[in-house]
Amino acid sequence: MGDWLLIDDATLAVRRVLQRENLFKRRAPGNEQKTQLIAANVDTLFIVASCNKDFSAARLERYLVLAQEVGVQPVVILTKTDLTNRPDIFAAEARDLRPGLLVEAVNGRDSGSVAPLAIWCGRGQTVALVGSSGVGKSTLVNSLRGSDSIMTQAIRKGDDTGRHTTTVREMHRLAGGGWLLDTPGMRELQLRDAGSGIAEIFDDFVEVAEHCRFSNCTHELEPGCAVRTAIADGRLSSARLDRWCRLASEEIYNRSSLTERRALDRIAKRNPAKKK
Ligand SMILES: Nc1nc2c(ncn2[C@@H]2O[C@H](COP(=O)(O)OP(=O)(O)OP(=O)(O)O)[C@@H](O)[C@H]2O)c(=O)[nH]1
Ligand SMILES: [Zn+2]
Repeated sequence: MGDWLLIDDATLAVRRVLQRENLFKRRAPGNEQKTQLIAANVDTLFIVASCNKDFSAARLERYLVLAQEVGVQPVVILTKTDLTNRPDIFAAEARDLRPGLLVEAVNGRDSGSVAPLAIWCGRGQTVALVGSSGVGKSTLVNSLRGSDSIMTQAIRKGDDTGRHTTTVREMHRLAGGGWLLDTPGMRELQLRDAGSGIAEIFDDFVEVAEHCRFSNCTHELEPGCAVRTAIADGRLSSARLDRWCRLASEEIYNRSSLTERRALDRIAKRNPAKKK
């Protein structure tokens, strides 16, 4: 979904599929080897989160890694500003994740409030939405389209894992000429082959870690660990160190073969207290 086609004016035949600018893909469910293509040619990724207890900086950061990996401009959209007195606190926490990160706080149900998002939805622009269930993605789509054509919540039905998810897969044309892509596949995206995205999003850690005495330093107990020194000095945050280590070890796990994974699982079972 999302490919651009060159079409013959007269016959409407497809002449050519234009080269893809970028591509979201994931491991096909239940199949180790197969890759499933989700969306192509996305210009902007709306990372949607809500201003309530579901807000999680760690989750936002995962989506930032994904955007970096795919090469798409991320914009964090914080919804449900009407349910809090302090949307600025949520916005500040999101902005802290990355210098220059674009963050917009909106009441998704109010088309006036979401109007500023139209600048990313102009002619020929494709925006994809990601974010956990219930944060207000369908509501945003409706408000941006200026209609109520997608029923929020009413269209949910149990899938075979027993979880409730939106099951329509859609691409919405906007009045300004842009496209909004809201697909269940995008919503469940797992990070895959995300090594370079992680290194970019945590470039401050990568830089400091180069000064650790040991090149394979785990930044836990080793002497001469520059990362721990930077945390003690207040230059780096220990919460982000935890998140970096977790993403990095997930990446190693995802890349490993089935046999290697079984060995890693056995180690994890033996050391349940150790998160990494
Ligand atoms: N008060 C308030 N409620 C909102 C806002 N945005 C969404 N909601 C409500 O939150 C609930 C979930 O919204 P949805 O748009 O269905 O969420 P979703 O992200 O599409 O959820 P999934 O389809 O499960 O992925 C609905 O009851 C919406 O009316 C908002 O900005 N303010
Ligand atoms: Zn170290």
